[in-house]
Amino acid sequence: AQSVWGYDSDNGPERWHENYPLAKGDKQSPIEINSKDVQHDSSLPAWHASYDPGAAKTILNNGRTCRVVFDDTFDRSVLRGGPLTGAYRLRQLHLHWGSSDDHGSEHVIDGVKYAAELHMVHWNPKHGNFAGALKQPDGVAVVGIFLKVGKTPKPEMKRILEEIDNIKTKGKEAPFQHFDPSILFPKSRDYWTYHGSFTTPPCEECITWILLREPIEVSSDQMAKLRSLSKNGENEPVNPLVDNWRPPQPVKGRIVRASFK
Ligand SMILES: O=C1NC(=O)[C@@H](c2ccccc2)S1
Ligand SMILES: [Zn+2]
Repeated sequence: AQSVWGYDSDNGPERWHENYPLAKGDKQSPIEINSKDVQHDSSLPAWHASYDPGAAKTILNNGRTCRVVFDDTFDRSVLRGGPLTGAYRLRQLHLHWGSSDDHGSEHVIDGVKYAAELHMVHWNPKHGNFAGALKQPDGVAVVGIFLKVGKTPKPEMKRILEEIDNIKTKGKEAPFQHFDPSILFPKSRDYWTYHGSFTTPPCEECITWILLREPIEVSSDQMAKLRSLSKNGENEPVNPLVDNWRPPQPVKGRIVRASFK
């Protein structure tokens, strides 16, 4: 049997379709966004996040990413507006990053690969639960924020990166409370939106993507911190958790809309 999916040569994105046929679908993510092909939609409303800091629960290393988990048992932290109908519940946030500062994001913007991409995953409670939402085209909404290495790192990222030392190896989890992830948003609310999929197996095509145009800044040291996470458990050899990104997939005629000119 093929090993569990991952990002290595024997179980990486080029082979996911062997166990997850949706990976070869027509609405896969991420994609490359070229500004010349984007349609400005002046009717696109602003999006709004109203998050309860008390909903934050834990931070964990699942061997594939660093993830912060929130209480999504009721409409406690929600995302509304933009291309969405109704309130979507914040379930978790996580990141994708590279082995060096010049790549790591999943979406690529006018040929630019950012050092990392942060995903805030929300689901539509009209579908009962997250598993049910995965089966619906309007089931999930992900806000993507690009991380760029620069000289004035955003202090709000520190909280997540300070916890890294407590979750170095796969399976490690630590309490992560009193955290409002909206502090991570950049100043501008400008965004691109399109319909796509999970960027990991099972690659369900249930995601309304809301990608923020303005990246947030992190330091090279902070990126090195993220790269100090291990894919393996504490009694196994260190296997640096890096390059956990899926490359851009075929756009297949999809329209990417921009909320800005
Ligand atoms: O945007 C995405 N990034 C990921 O890693 C995928 C995912 C996987 C599991 C849970 C939530 C989202 S979908
Ligand atoms: Zn993701």
